[in-house]
Amino acid sequence: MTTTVGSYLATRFSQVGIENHFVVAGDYNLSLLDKLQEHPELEEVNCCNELNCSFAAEGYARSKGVAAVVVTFNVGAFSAFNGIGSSYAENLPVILVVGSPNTNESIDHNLIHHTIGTHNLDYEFEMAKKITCAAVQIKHAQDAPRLIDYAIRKCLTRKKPCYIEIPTNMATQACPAPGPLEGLLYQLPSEPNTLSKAVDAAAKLIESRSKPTMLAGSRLKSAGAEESFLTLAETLGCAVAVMPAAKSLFPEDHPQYVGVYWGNVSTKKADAILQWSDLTICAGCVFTDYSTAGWTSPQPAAHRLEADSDEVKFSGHYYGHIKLADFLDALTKKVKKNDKSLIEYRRLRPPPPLVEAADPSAPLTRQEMTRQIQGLFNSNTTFFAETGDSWFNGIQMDLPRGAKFEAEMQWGHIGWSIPACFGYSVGAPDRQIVTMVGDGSFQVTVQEVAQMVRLKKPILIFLINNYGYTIEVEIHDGPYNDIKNWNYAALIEAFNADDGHGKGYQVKTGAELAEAIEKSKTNNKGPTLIEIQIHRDDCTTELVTWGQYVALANDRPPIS
Ligand SMILES: C/C(NCc1cnc(C)nc1N)=C(/S)[C@H](O)COP(=O)(O)OP(=O)(O)O
Ligand SMILES: [Mg+2]
Repeated sequence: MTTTVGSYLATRFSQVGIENHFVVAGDYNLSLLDKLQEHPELEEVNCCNELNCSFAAEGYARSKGVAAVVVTFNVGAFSAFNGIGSSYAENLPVILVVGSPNTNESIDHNLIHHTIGTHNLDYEFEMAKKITCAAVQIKHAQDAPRLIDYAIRKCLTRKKPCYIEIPTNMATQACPAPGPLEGLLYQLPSEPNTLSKAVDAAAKLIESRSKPTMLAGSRLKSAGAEESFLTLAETLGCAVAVMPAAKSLFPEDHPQYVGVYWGNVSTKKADAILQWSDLTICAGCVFTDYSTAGWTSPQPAAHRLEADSDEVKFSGHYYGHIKLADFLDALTKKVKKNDKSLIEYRRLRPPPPLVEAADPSAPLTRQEMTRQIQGLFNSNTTFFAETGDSWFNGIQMDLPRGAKFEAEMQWGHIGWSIPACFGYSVGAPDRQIVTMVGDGSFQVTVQEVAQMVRLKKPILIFLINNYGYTIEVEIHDGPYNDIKNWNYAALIEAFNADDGHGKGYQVKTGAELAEAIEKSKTNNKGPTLIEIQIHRDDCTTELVTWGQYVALANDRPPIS
């Protein structure tokens, strides 16, 4: 049985759950795009540029679990590398496929277009190896099955991006047909002896401590361990916090939920109870300068048990090759209830903030804006918070059970949210998507709002126009944080052209915002962009605090 290299790839895309692949055409990938088009269960989604294309795929992977982006050599791939870096940093399985020059070019010793103009055509492949978990070049059709399966298998196992380079004269070449999908999906299970030793030692440690707590990290999602974490938490009965990038991975209406642990910008006094605790079971947590607010949320190493995607470590112990869900499930069978930290938290818990509605005719403030947006959330909402004060606004929001929070806190590329929420909506057409993005970020990737118009995606975008890079202002101000103002709402008319249904509103008061939100509820044939104009310095207090500590961390003198 034979097929072609392009059809082999299309079959594997469909088999692993991809229904839409994100593309920007280029002469090196056109015959490959034709082969992908031929597959009855695959539909291409076009993006305005390869940066947005790779972010759209990253967003699709957040809703569908895996994604593919297809671009052309060098001029396409180099832009896409940014979204691939994000996929790596955010633990998302994105398959980057690049159409590359004809295999004869090197043999003929030709200089060709879309290169840096040398005879070496392998530098892109070398670069890709640094930001993916697997990179392959299909130079012979007979190798295609092995290489494609290898790259996709690694991508799905590690939840990291992979790179597949397919020369323009290779996509239509005959190759063996795909074997059973099981061969591609096969993954090594947890090593049983290591698992049982890790669980015994962990259970003993927990037993030896008087006031344990739990902390959910972003890798809970990529490890598929959210349910296991919830079951362990309910068995222990302790206080449970989440890291900022893990918001919504533990239900916020749960009686054990104590808020977002983000150093001295934590919410609901989560930091107090975790500092009070003598052992925190950290699951899927990534501690960085940003996620610890400039290293201001230290817990003594002896107070942390860290369980990650495939390893567990705590003072004096390390166990590898055990899957997070397996570890949490086995630990649940061993631990006894200990709710001391939850009882103590009920003494520390601050009263919920009372946010009064502002005078509807007064100039809009950040607080009135977030009060109105909070009222929109329901169990079907996915809320995207862009890098910027949107992070801090988002972290303060309360999410009903079922609502999801998406942020790109590890990579932190401004502009990510627009293509990412577009890609996410392609993968999850029934979710209500609300995106909060700053003016600086919006200027980076705004073109993808046009694709939301094209595909009639009813995404609601709150564009916070505070006339510059406010995060940077709070970290370290200077003229470089000022940006040119646009008439953002007017862009929608440009994107609509003669067949679009996008809506754009510019609001300056609470009444105008409320009216625009009401109108958005009836616009289900395209995006609604609400440009909110607030004072440049009207930001969260958390941003001011966080900015100072991050600036201190950045400014540490070189260690001599
Ligand atoms: C410039 C930069 N970060 C540096 C940066 C620069 N370039 C890329 C691609 N990513 C980055 N994070 C950041 S956070 C701006 O404050 C974002 O401005 P904006 O979107 O307007 O949000 P705020 O006003 O709330 O800060
Ligand atoms: Mg701004």
